[in-house]
Amino acid sequence: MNNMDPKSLIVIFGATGDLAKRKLFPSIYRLYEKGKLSEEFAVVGVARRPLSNDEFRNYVRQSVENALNQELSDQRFVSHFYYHPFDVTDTASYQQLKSLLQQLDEIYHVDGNRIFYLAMAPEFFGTITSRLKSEGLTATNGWKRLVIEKPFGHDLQSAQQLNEEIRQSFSENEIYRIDHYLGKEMVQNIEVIRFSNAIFEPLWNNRFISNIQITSSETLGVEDRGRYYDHSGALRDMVQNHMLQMVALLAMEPPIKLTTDDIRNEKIKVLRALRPISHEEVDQYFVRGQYGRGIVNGKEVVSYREENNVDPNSNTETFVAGKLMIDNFRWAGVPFYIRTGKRMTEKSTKIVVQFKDVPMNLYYRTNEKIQPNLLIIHIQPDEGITLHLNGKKSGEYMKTTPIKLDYCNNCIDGINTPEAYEKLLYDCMRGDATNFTHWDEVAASWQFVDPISEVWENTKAIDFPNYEAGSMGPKASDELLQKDGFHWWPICHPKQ
Ligand SMILES: NC(=O)C1=CN([C@@H]2O[C@H](COP(=O)(O)OP(=O)(O)OC[C@H]3O[C@@H](n4cnc5c(N)ncnc54)[C@H](OP(=O)(O)O)[C@@H]3O)[C@@H](O)[C@H]2O)C=CC1
Ligand SMILES: O=C1O[C@H](COP(=O)(O)O)[C@@H](O)[C@H](O)[C@H]1O
Repeated sequence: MNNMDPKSLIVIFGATGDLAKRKLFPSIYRLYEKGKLSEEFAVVGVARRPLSNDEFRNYVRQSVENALNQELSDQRFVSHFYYHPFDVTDTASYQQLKSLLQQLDEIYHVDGNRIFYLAMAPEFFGTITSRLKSEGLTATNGWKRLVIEKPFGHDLQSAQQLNEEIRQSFSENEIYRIDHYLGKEMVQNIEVIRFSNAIFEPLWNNRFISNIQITSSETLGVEDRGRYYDHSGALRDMVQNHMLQMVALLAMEPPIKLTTDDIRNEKIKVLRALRPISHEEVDQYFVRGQYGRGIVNGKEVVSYREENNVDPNSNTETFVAGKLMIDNFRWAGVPFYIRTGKRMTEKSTKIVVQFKDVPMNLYYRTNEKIQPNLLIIHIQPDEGITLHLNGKKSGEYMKTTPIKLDYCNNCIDGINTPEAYEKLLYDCMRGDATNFTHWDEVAASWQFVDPISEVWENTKAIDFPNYEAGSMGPKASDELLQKDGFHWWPICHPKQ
């Protein structure tokens, strides 16, 4: 299936929206600029507002220039873009789209290959896919693929319903469910760090690891997404997808081969091995928070309940911390702590693997406190790995000092580190679904988070807002680890 010179038509539904502007057009441009796309491709934008092809091309040019902060000198790129305005609920317009695709197929010699990218609100996903089939747009001589954005459902039941709808028109191996964290360079590096280093793989289990911590903190609030977010919250927005995907990559067994199916099968096993949390246990394993007013990056910001399109009495969580247990041989007894939230101290995603102490540390005899070994995987904004070790303090007898081995990925690759969407779009064009989520992963993730959201929806959080904007979340998040004898390792970069 893999093809290093992909050619296809890409139909973007929601082409005038935020995602297309900030992520999709710049990513397509980066691929083109790097020569990963030949001239054999065309992009058709769909949205309601009336634009001519020329207006749309200008819009695409501006979007790319703003996002990449560079001027587009080569006009050939935008000439590949076409616009077809219509309301996706209007059946008749699909026929016109179909004839446009047939014409472009001839012009660009794309052999009937088609990607349908749904960059629109999820309530349209089912309608669009069923129209694509009923109006004959999926009946093509080449391959057809559906790229579908999050959220994939609101809970297991709605996700199942959505899945059944889209499966009427596309088979599982034609569906590319986006989780943009899977396109991040250092998230993809997790497997390489684990499976290509003899010094880590033998230690990667409950005999040597005491706990694993994953933090994904944001400084932004809900911006203009209050309407969506107030019905979602951090658990559905970040935990069900990105956080659980990182847990799966950290915990999975080595795949037999690096094929899509082998990797996905191992991830699914982890998600199925997550210890289910009953309604009664939610408070024991999970903590929720909502930001109040505070200071972020030196500026005063409003509380969540004062944001646009947010209920002034909202019960929605903007922060989640949790303790996950994986009930299998490798991980029995090792807590995986996760936390994510908006309006926190710093924008950062980091994984800290804390190793157990050596069985008898001779240096405990001194009064010096010895640090555990930590492996830190810096996902963003800095990309790299830090290994915390202990060494001898120079000139001192029997004294230790912490030392760090630091590798900075984006110091070396610099601005050439590809953006997540760029990689994922390219993967989709080449037919590589490894870094997209399979339905079984989506289902297992919802099954895990559903009991938690059920409890939170039905019990008013009387202490909300319970963390100040600009902080690291509510006190209960620290207590979650303290009761196990651990603490959150700081997330600021060691260079700071
Ligand atoms: N923005 C982001 O950073 C992220 C977005 N997502 C997901 O991506 C999807 C798109 O998000 P985003 O770009 O922010 O959304 P926007 O609201 O910015 O854009 C929605 C797009 O849909 C079009 N549209 C709306 N209704 C219709 C209709 N009936 N017929 C045809 N077109 C229509 C709008 O154009 P017009 O008004 O002209 O019709 C617009 O182009 C969502 O599922 C979101 O959850 C996921 C992760 C991040
Ligand atoms: O999917 C989402 O992710 C972003 C955070 O992504 P990142 O790449 O900036 O870490 C989050 O802001 C958003 O609420 C959520 O929908």
